[in-house]
Amino acid sequence: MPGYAETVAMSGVIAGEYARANTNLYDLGCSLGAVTLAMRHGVKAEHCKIIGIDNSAAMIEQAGHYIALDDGKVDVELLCADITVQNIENASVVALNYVLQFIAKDQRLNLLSQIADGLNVGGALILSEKICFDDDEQPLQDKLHLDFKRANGYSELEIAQKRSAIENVLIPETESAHIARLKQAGFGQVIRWYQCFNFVSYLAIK
Ligand SMILES: C[S@@+](CC[C@H](N)C(=O)[O-])C[C@H]1O[C@@H](n2cnc3c(N)ncnc32)[C@H](O)[C@@H]1O
Repeated sequence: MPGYAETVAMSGVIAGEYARANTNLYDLGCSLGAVTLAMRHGVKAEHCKIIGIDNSAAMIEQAGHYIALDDGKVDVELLCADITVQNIENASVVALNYVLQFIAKDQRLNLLSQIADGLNVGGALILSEKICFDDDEQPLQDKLHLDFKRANGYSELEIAQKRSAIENVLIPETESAHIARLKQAGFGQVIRWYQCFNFVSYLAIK
């Protein structure tokens, strides 16, 4: 996806800025653990623990192999669990990268509120999402995303198959909807620190 590599790498940089000693960092919907590893190498504070959670057993198993091969010193725990019912506690950093878009709309506020509750004051949420736009901007963003896929070697068939696979599963929302909900969930400052076409990443501070 456009901007994915930068989002992963900068999640490590942001973790370095916000991680506090003796706290937990969470990578919610961690998939293969790319952000878990980036945070592991970005953390400078002592005695931190990173908890990566995904409800796909295959993802967690593969992530475990990558973590085992990695030489980072920060403790990592991987859990196969549903992030919508998982307790977040004593957190200084939470990453939710390209996952909220797959959670049912009516559960999104509840999840973000649980994250805000589990973050210590001054803690940070990194929220990365595919978003949608007003009618005048949407066609241009769609075109650029399509150009990105073609430039990265996807065939027209692959593009069509991917579109139908995520239709009705990935439900994007506008930036104003995201920011309003983050505030409602209990976050103070919210900034968009990154955007690449229709993929954005926000930093929300409790
Ligand atoms: C697009 S991937 C996320 C990529 C990953 N965060 C990264 O930056 O590399 C979405 C992941 O969220 C996981 N997921 C979706 N809903 C979930 C839920 N309710 N609980 C836990 N994991 C979930 C999926 O299994 C999938 O691995």
